[in-house]
Amino acid sequence: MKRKLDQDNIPAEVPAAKTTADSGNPAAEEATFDRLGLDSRILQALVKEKFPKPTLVQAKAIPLALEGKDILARAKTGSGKTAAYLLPILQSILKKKSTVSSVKGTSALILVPTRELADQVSKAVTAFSAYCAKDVRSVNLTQKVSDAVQQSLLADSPDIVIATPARASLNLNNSALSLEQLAHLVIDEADLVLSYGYDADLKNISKSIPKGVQTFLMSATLTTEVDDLKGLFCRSPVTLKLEEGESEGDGVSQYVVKCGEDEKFLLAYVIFKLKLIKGKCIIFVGDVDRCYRLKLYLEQFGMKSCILNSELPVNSRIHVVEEFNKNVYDVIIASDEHEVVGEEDDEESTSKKIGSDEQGNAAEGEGHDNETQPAKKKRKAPKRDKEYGVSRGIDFKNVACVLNFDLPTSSKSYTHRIGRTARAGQTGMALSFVVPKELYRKHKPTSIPSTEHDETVLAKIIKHQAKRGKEVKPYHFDMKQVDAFRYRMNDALRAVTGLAIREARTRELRQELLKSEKLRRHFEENPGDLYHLRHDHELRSARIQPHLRHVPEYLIPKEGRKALAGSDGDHLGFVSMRKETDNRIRKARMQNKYRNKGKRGSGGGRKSDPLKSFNAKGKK
Ligand SMILES: Nc1ncnc2c1ncn2[C@@H]1O[C@H](COP(=O)(O)OP(=O)(O)OP(=O)(O)O)[C@@H](O)[C@H]1O
Repeated sequence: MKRKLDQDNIPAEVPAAKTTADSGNPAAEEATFDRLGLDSRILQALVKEKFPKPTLVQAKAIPLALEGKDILARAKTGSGKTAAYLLPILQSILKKKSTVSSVKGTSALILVPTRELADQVSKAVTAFSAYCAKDVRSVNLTQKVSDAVQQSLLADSPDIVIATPARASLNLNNSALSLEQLAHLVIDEADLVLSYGYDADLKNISKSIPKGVQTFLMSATLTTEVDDLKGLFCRSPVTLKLEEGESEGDGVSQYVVKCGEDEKFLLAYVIFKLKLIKGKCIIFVGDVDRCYRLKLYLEQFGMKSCILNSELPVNSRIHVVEEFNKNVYDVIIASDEHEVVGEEDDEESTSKKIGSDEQGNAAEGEGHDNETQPAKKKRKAPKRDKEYGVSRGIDFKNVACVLNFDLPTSSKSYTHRIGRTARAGQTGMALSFVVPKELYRKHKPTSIPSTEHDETVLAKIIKHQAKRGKEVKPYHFDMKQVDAFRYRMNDALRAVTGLAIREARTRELRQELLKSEKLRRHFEENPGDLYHLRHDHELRSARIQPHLRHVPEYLIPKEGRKALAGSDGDHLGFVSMRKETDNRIRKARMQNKYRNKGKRGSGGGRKSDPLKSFNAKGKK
């Protein structure tokens, strides 16, 4: 279908300059929430949330939304699109309630592709309506409660309903959800929602939307999917196309490293063990097994990480994100299982789900497939949640680096993944491992369902980033320096057998299921016990090799940071391997240690090197 997301769709009364062309308008940039004419209770909540002024997309969208216009907004990831639609909706609900005495009925339906996102939007509604909670009631239909409980919540006519299209459609079909009073419809992550297989649900919902409902389509990329949704739900929306360079905090530095499959593990070891990344990091891998392989591998070196994948119970997933945002964990390994085939701004973009054969059953009986299809024969394969997704829309806070350990298979997925860093005006870095064509066939993990090799995908990524004025730069590790760590990598990888991965996966799933809602409630009441809820414990299914936990002195490249991180390492989020002061202290310690023994420097150090004195039985 031909894409048509341009100014020709803008209603006559809104001058074109107000949409795409005036994104740099200083007046808009100087906007304050006060000037937007929002209710004082909302303003109070914004102060509490420490939102000093509207972001660009908020400054643009809120006034138009308050005029009742349909909005199609494309703005970069992390630019504040949630408040851009929530604030005018809350304003409208409060206004209605102040004029009509007993308003009953659902005013706003917010559709999101994943449960994680539904939880996040639900929390945002609670935060923004903190000072008018009695006037604004909302329900998140993706929460794990029985159908009867859900129906009773809906029977109370909440003002705002947040759901995946599947949950909304199901509740419409069984008449639990009524949209008769609907005034606002939001499709968040509009560029992704179809890729989750919600086509039929969205068509079903569209039949129940009353005429004149205000629609918001919020998106980070422009695709034919957005166009399809526009055709289905909008009258003549105002299109806000806020380009990367025009929005504030234009800050992801993007780098690629060409390396073989084994070298990915080698570089990951060097980067994390030598603490070359300053701050929190999200590592994306292609599938669930890869999550465990990498976690077990890092564990070999005593490095902790958490896992996110579609097999884990939704509460555990949400909890991991919450704890990560509270800086409890530094590294998350996330499998990106809902990759979307097709590229940004690509007319041939299709909305297929990669690996969908493995994801036929939604976990926990809540996905739409389970509800509409007869129960299939029990399979041994673990159940996965169709409504899982962490590379899209999730507001991970203060992420310094996104590491694409496995490159995504489309430029669209790439945009969403790197959007987990540099959010809300911050800066961050994205580093992607790219396996060159000649090495790809040899090393490609069979579990990664990619039809294209990394370099083809990279070419598309570079092209699409260039369209936004962004450069994806090559990053050169000095492989000679890194090579010294290769035998340790091999040692560690040998211990991470297929069996160890399977065991770890089963055990993790069992443990996370145990930590489900009841336990979580308990821990909320007893925060002291929270330690037991940690998600970054060691899996310990691989053979333990104590010597790998320490990095012997002689392995540290002499040239320090420059050798590995390059001269501009600091601004990338890379830090020096040893601080200057550390070096001085260590040198002094070494000198003291060997002063009386007639030994000095690294020669003497070898004696205490745990690797050299390693006993096959391990430490007693
Ligand atoms: N006006 C503001 N001032 C300060 N922080 C803000 C403001 N608006 C939003 N934020 C913060 O910015 C972060 C990103 O916001 P949000 O999740 O709405 O972005 P988004 O554009 O929807 O991203 P994505 O496309 O990835 O879904 C959140 O942590 C949010 O609290």
